[in-house]
Amino acid sequence: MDKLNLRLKLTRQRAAIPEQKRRENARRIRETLLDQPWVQMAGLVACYWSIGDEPETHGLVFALWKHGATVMLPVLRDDDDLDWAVYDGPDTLAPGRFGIMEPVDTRRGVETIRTAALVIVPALAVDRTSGVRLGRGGGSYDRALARVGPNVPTVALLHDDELIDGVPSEPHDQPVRWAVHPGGLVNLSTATPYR
Ligand SMILES: Nc1nc2c(c(=O)[nH]1)N(C=O)[C@@H](CNc1ccc(C(=O)N[C@@H](CCC(=O)O)C(=O)O)cc1)CN2
Ligand SMILES: Nc1ncnc2c1ncn2[C@@H]1O[C@H](COP(=O)(O)OP(=O)(O)OP(=O)(O)O)[C@@H](O)[C@H]1O
Repeated sequence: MDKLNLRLKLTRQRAAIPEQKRRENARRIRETLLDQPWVQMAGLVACYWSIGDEPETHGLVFALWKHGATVMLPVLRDDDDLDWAVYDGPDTLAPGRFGIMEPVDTRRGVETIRTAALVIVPALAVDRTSGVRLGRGGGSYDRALARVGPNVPTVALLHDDELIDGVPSEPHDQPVRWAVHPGGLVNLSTATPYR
């Protein structure tokens, strides 16, 4: 299936998830991540502020911040590249492009993602073998992830049935090293199959 049709299918699948299941998914994903020593030890975390049907990250961002991590969130630039600004509590966000909440803090520049110890990204789906992720199609995260060093964990958050086979891959696609779904954490750099 091509990227466009796959996006359509996954978007519909997401829209059908009942509210209670969404809340449960967010809780499981948050707890799975917060249980990992490499998450607990990350001083600077790049995350995202979820919108719509995405796995919800508001509780995760708040928990990371409460535990003392510095959490950066993306600020979408006019050229669709991602700038970064620091989250400093629920009252420090304001709507940006597409109405996504962004920190009102100073923009730190597109290169700031290089300094993150942990990078958490949105995805519609991830290929269970290659780690290739399907995004919204703006190429924003392809650009951002290309700046992340080889030893930094990059993690995509997914609902059930979004770790799939056959995500179409193009040369610019940046694979992620981990996926977290309601069933747990999957290491994609060792290509451990999830069952
Ligand atoms: N939560 C979140 N933040 C993110 C992203 C994301 O995918 N999710 N991005 C990932 O790159 C960047 C923003 N890029 C985006 C590009 C398009 C749309 C989008 O859905 N546009 C719809 C209208 C919005 C809606 O769903 O209501 C549209 O164009 O029709 C959203 C974000 C940075 N921040
Ligand atoms: N490094 C880059 N610089 C400029 N444009 C890029 C870069 N990488 C990818 N793009 C462009 O972004 C567009 C979208 O790519 P693609 O469909 O793979 O998005 P995606 O990975 O699903 O989305 P996203 O990265 O925003 O989550 C493509 O047209 C591609 O040419």
